Amino acid sequence: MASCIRAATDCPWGLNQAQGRWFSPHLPGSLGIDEPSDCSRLLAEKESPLLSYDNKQILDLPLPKLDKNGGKKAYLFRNTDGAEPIISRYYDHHFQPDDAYKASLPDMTETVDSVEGANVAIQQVGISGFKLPLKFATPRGEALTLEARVTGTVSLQADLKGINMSRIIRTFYSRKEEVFSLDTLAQVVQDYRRDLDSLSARVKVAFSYPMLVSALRSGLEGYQYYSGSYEALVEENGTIRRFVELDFVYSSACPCSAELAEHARDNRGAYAIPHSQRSKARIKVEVAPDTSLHLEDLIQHAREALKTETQVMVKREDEQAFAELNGAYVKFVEDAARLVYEQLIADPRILDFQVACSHQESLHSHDAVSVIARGVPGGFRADFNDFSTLLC
Ligand SMILES: Nc1nc2c(ncn2[C@@H]2O[C@H](COP(=O)(O)OP(=O)(O)OP(=O)(O)O)[C@@H](O)[C@H]2O)c(=O)[nH]1
Repeated sequence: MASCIRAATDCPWGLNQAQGRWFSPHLPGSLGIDEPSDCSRLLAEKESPLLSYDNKQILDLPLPKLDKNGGKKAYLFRNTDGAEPIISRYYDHHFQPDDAYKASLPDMTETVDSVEGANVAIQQVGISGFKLPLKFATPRGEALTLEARVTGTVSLQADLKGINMSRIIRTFYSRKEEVFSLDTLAQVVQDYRRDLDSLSARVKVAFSYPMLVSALRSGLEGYQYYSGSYEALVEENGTIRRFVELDFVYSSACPCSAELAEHARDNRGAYAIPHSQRSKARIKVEVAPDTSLHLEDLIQHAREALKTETQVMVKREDEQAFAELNGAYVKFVEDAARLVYEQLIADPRILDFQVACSHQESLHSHDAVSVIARGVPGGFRADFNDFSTLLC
């Protein structure tokens, strides 16, 4: 091995001419690095406590001579005096860890007495918001590739520092080629429990689901996108629960305002426009065991209940139709909640539900809101208060 152009006592790096790569005795097992443009950079590396295995030798090394700035150190960059950084930085593009090397890596999940804070169990820990394209099943047996936003969590017992977090995403990816439905998620949570050795697990996949919808009278068609999610969890006793959630956007015309407008016209000949506004219902349901429910089923319930979904394609005949439709189906926010309730309660596939509605009033600078739950013991409660997420 040829030595560096500097004196061998200064520089431990040597060039292996056969391989054309530089090696250091301080980095045994390394595959070496490309030829450096500046040998002094490697000298600094020798002094680095981050890179060297030989701490004693590091302590014996003199610090770079700094005189112009009072001996102030620069750790990562050459300073104004031209002194080399204390720590050298380089990325070895050729290094490939073998199995023995990987086995030697520290693993926080194997540590003891490392828990910070109260040594108690954690109900949910995991990853939120990782994205990937997934194929979603449609009720017509097609597969629709959509952007999926995934949150996966598991429980963690006391005494354990942390979960094997990367397994949340890796386990999910093992099913990435499957056509997803709610039942796929029921399998994912069981995978999580097995792969992360946890007592309980849950996963939620949020997506935006397109459906071609027809205009009211012109016959034009356009895509309506529905924000929705599928969610599954497995409890400690092995019970699996499955949920579907939908955000449904509709128009709400105020019945009180409609009455007052007619009164003005009738009594004083005054033309008046009742207020109406874009509104959103967030419908979350728990699906009964051994049944299946698609997001399209919830969309159908919402359309049936509320009638006045916002439109995609609108020509004048459609706009007139929409005005008539809103006149036919005026609704308070209380009406909206009860109308959806009426639909959901009649579907035997739906075990439990919660509905939160927000009418973003054009009469007020604030919103009218309502929340209703079926009232199943131990099930959903009407404790929704995240109304700002209902803005549309
Ligand atoms: N538990 C935990 N891990 C975190 C957190 N933030 C980042 N991670 C990283 O997630 C990685 C752990 O994933 P693991 O699944 O244990 O990775 P691994 O040990 O290489 O792989 P396997 O043992 O095969 O699962 C580590 O690099 C952690 O630093 C955190 O807040 N908690």
